[in-house]
Amino acid sequence: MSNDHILVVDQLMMRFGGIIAVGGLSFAAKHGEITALIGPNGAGKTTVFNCITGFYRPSGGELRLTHPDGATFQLEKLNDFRICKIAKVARTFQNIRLFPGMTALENLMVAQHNALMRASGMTLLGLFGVPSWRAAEQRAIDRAKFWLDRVGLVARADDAAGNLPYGDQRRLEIARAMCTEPALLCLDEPAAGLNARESAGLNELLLSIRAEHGTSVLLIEHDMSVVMEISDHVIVLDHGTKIADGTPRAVRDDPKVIAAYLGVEDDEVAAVERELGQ
Ligand SMILES: Nc1ncnc2c1ncn2[C@@H]1O[C@H](COP(=O)(O)OP(=O)(O)OP(=O)(O)O)[C@@H](O)[C@H]1O
Repeated sequence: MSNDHILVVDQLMMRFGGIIAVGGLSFAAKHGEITALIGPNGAGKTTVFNCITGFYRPSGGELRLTHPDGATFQLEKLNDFRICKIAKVARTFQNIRLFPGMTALENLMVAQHNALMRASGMTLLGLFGVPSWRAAEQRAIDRAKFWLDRVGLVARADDAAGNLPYGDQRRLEIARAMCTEPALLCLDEPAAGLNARESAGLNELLLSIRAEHGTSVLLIEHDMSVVMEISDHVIVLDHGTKIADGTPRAVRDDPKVIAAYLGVEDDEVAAVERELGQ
């Protein structure tokens, strides 16, 4: 695999007792692209995310992350805190995990805690007097304002996150992740529960994150209108293994993928492939 790749997953294995949730999965995601991880319920998508972001320690395999400047991180050897802070991987969750009692702005400021603590020199005195702290605090405020504006929530900045409409909370989660300036943004079903207008807005937001910030995105999504419209590359999982890997169009037309989604048996897939001459 070349330096074009931000993430190389090599023979990833995750077992829970006797259950093999991910069984020897290999794929690569390129810098500056939107890579989608799709598959039927229980295929292992969230487990892959949990391994990449350090929520689970993989049972085997390698997860190599390479920043655009060439710095490389073996994620399988790091804990979640270091994966977020040093490897610069940010994520959102299937179920929204904002701080509901904090305002939208406060949620974005909390996300920048690491950078602010670094600027304080990790001392109480630093918090009160050091110019680097004040400069970092201003940068954090500016970044929070930028992302509130970008997701259309400036007018709701002082509202409790938990009181925002569902679609706004989803966008606020993405803004919060972007405030950490991630090299890799992992989004777990960001379109879940959104209506068609909100889904279109999400597509526009993710495309602009890719175009304007060059952020690499790894996306788990069931909404095929989102996957087909914005992904550069799609990987399809079924029962913890990869069954297809290619452009959105190629995987959409792949009989194995159609069969996995429809729950068709392997011999029926072989019959369809014979018919299609594949
Ligand atoms: N902590 C765990 N303990 C035991 N089994 C687990 C655990 N996490 C996931 N699994 C199992 O691993 C398999 C893959 O689950 P996973 O949640 O990764 O699938 P998914 O593709 O994300 O599904 P969905 O689309 O429904 O979210 C499932 O059989 C699931 O029950």
